[in-house]
Amino acid sequence: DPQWGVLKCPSTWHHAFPIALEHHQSPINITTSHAKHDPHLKSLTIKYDPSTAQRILNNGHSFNVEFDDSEDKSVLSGGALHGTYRLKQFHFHWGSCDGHGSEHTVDGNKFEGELHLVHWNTKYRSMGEAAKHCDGLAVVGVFLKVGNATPGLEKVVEALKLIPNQGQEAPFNDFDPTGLLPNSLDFWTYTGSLTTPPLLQCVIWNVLRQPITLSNEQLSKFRSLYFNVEGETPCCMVNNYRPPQPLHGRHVRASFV
Ligand SMILES: NS(=O)(=O)c1ccc(C(=O)NCC(F)(F)F)cc1
Ligand SMILES: [Zn+2]
Repeated sequence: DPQWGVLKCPSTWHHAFPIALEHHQSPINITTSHAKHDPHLKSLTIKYDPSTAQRILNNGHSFNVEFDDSEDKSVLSGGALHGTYRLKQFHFHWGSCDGHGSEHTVDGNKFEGELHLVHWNTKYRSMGEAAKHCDGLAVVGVFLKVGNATPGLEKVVEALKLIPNQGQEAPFNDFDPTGLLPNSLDFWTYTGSLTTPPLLQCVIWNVLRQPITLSNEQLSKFRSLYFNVEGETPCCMVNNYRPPQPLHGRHVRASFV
């Protein structure tokens, strides 16, 4: 496929971002037999306030639903986390067709996509500041499988028609991301990085074991977005995922037996 800038090619990122070759990179393949249950892990505590939802934006590599993070209203705690993490945005990664699209894999298995709910540690002043520290961000990853539609996603999917091209945004209010979570909050946790440049090693990952399901219609609306700005040669926004990176001796812990 056309070389849509270096950003489209994860295998070239190390030229501009040497951290891509360091030892705490994400995503990873989760080998379930190696993920040890840690009885000391708490449950994840997730409290989202729908009034903090602000806007939806096509940023040219995914679309972000962004939140007002000026107060402790939509917050994550528990799991392997110390302190409180504020929801800043969520976004997705997905494939051009079924069978691939997720960033993390489980025993080598890929899912159709992956939701990332991005939170930052309130011991730091802001997301940008938090991204400079190894405990700065906490991302909850949720696998997407094709199947029945997730009703809680409908409002997001409908808003995509307003932001087909890079740089387009629309107001997005009164939305509860809890509707995007599976029934079980069982998770795997490990220390890693942002999966897109600048690839900062600042993320405590919490990957949920149970996927949510999207209908073919919902997935096809994701795949109807474009990487390019309006007027440029159209390039469908698909396969916006980084493949798994070497574990380099890191241990993945499971919250469940
Ligand atoms: N795909 S991911 O790992 O959830 C992911 C989450 C957040 C960011 C992000 O905010 N980059 C901007 C920053 F923080 F200033 F560097 C990038 C990737
Ligand atoms: Zn992501």
